[in-house]
Amino acid sequence: MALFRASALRAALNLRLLPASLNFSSTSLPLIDVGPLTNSAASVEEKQAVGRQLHDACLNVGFFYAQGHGVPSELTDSVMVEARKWFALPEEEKQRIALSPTSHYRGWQRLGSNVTQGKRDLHEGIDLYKEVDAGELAAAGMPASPIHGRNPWPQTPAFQAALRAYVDECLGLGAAILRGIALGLQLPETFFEGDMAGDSYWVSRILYYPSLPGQPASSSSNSTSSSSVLGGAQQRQQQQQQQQQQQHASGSKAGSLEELSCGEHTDYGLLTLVFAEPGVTALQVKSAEGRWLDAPPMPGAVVVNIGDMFSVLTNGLYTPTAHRVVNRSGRDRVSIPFFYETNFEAVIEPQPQFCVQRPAQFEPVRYGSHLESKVLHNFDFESK
Ligand SMILES: O=C(O)CCC(=O)C(=O)O
Ligand SMILES: [Fe+2]
Repeated sequence: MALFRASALRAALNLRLLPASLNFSSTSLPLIDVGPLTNSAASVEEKQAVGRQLHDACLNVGFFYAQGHGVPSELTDSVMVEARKWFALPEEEKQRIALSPTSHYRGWQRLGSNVTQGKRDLHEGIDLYKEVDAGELAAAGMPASPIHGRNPWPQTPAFQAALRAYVDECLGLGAAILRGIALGLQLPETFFEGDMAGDSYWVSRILYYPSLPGQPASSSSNSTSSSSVLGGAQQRQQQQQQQQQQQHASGSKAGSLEELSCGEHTDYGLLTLVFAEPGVTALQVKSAEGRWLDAPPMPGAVVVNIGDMFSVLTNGLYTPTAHRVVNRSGRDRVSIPFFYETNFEAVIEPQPQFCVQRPAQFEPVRYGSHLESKVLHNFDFESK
């Protein structure tokens, strides 16, 4: 979508290029200790220091690992253990919470019913959103939306309880990281509170990815990307070899894999927190040169990335980075991305401090309309 193709815009505007310390084309994702943001005893200076690291990461990469995040590993483990049990239930059971227009696009989506760029994604999942009482909303004179409603929570009590606790933890962490990003942008620390994102229209996805057919499991075979320790020529050679192997395995043209676990996309809102089971590398992040870099799960850290709304807010200074999921590990994988978004009714527009040297490059966008334009076209309900 042209509105969010901001990397070309960034280049055209000759915005600050990568500092040597954070050259995304040759290193892995930055690692940031966000502990001071959730610690009430931390000093302003400590928080500002984290803000500066967040600024570098958002400016240059759009992705980072956050450690010191404070979300208990027992909780994320139990959500993923319960998720595995739930996905193993018979289809009739899963069907009871199926996603459809009448469920307000919330609930279970079978394998292959999620579509990205016209292709079926090889995952099944459960989508949950902030719950909204349509009656209360109407009484308050607020507009209706096909997405508004209650969640069809998974039936299993232990799963449901873990998920509710997980959502609460992620809301706290997301708000804390946004305070740090605000500091890094030299905005008031509370910028993302109130009408902006004080009542986040969050999304929690519980995803199950079977391994894709074709490529056998090996340390680097599940990616067209390069290991961060390789030099450029070696990287290109390895990339070509991998493309040829994939072409052979899938019978497809180079660069156009028949099936992906989740196709290339950017996220819709503000901030995504990706907790995933250890041991399977599947998430890939697109570098400035168009290479796919692996973002393997890191013990004690969560992968964080910025979404479309940051482009608009910062007038193209921060741009969301394309990513995809390719699970060719030979093992299945569970991930539980949490999306900390703005308020549904928030109108997002370039902030004046980012429009001093260049006029606003984006029209104001009501977040809920952006979300609807995406979600209502994401599913193929005919898939079997
Ligand atoms: O499963 C993952 O690692 C990431 C999934 C993702 O990018 C998404 O749901 O937007
Ligand atoms: Fe994503």
